[in-house]
Amino acid sequence: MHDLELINVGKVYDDGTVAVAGFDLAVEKGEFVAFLGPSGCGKTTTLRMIAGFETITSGDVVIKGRNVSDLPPERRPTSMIFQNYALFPHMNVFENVEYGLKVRGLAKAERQERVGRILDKFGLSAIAQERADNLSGGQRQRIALARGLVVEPDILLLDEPLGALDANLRRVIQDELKILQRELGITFVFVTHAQSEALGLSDRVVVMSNGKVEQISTPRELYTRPATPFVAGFIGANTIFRGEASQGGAPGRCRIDTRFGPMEGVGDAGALAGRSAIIAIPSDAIAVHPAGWSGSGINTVTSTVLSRDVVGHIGHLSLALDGAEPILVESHVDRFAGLQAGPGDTVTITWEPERSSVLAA
Ligand SMILES: Nc1ncnc2c1ncn2[C@@H]1O[C@H](COP(=O)(O)OP(=O)(O)OP(=O)(O)O)[C@@H](O)[C@H]1O
Repeated sequence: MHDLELINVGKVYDDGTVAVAGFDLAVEKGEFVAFLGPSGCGKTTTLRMIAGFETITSGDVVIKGRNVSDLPPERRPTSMIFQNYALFPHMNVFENVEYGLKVRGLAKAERQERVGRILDKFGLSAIAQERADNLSGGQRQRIALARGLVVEPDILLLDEPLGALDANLRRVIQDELKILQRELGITFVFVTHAQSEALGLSDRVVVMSNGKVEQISTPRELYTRPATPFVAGFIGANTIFRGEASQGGAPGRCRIDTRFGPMEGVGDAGALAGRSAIIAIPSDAIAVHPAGWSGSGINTVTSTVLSRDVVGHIGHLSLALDGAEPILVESHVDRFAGLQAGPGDTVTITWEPERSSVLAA
């Protein structure tokens, strides 16, 4: 049985805005899943529907095999951590953490025992009597987590929980979150528009755009096998060429005719042939050869170096193509160590067909 299932879930707000449509997802117990997408794509609405803060207009939310679509938030085995933490400023830390237990009607002795235990765990016991509005961002974040976890939810829902923290603290708390999640073994569903956070923290990522699921995959697969043009443009740094797909590539590959010549990548030629398509090539799959390079074959494009620089251990190469967007190649600096080319020089790029994907455009 899955911990969480969303079955064809949709949300149309009263003003007619279609915020989410046809959302299907099944989450295993103990999985860390991130919803990732640009602002307004429906991430928060979906999370709020799982929590019960927003009604759903179609489909079902099922938790541990039970349909909870019509239950209020306090009767669902979920807790939600809000973006701004939503702590009660006039209450002290203890009272803030105790709140969810009160709402659920637990007796005082049990409340005190549970709150005491979780404050200890989060290193908050010494400030239990302080008012929440006197505390730092990191402390407030920990209180919000303690408050969410004290009710012992099956699923913790986190809405951009690190958005208000500075970069260093963010990294520290990211690590803490991951360790905590492993230790507790509970399911985390996390909303973020920060790619590095989603890809670094989660077991699987749900990429959304315009209220729809584009792809549900492991972080690695999003990089190596984007399933849609949106994902190819949104995740990582893919170079994209447009053209028309055709039969004629090797088995399991799809050929695409572009204005820079024929190319081949992984794709279903039978389904795509004759249609507009793109080929997406992850930046680190591209090899750059100097002028005079004598190799040839499929997936070979000649271009001119626009610029070349190094940031830390990552080398960046920007290449101009006739009448097309520049290509950006990013890779470990060692990979370009032997390349003598500088701005204005001609280079040839190549890539293995297996490392690129042909997708319907
Ligand atoms: N209460 C509401 N009434 C009407 N439309 C709403 C309401 N809340 C959100 N929306 C709209 O629903 C769509 C999805 O919004 P949602 O907040 O879920 O997106 P999001 O991906 O979480 O964005 P962000 O990252 O900016 O929070 C947007 O078009 C938004 O304007």
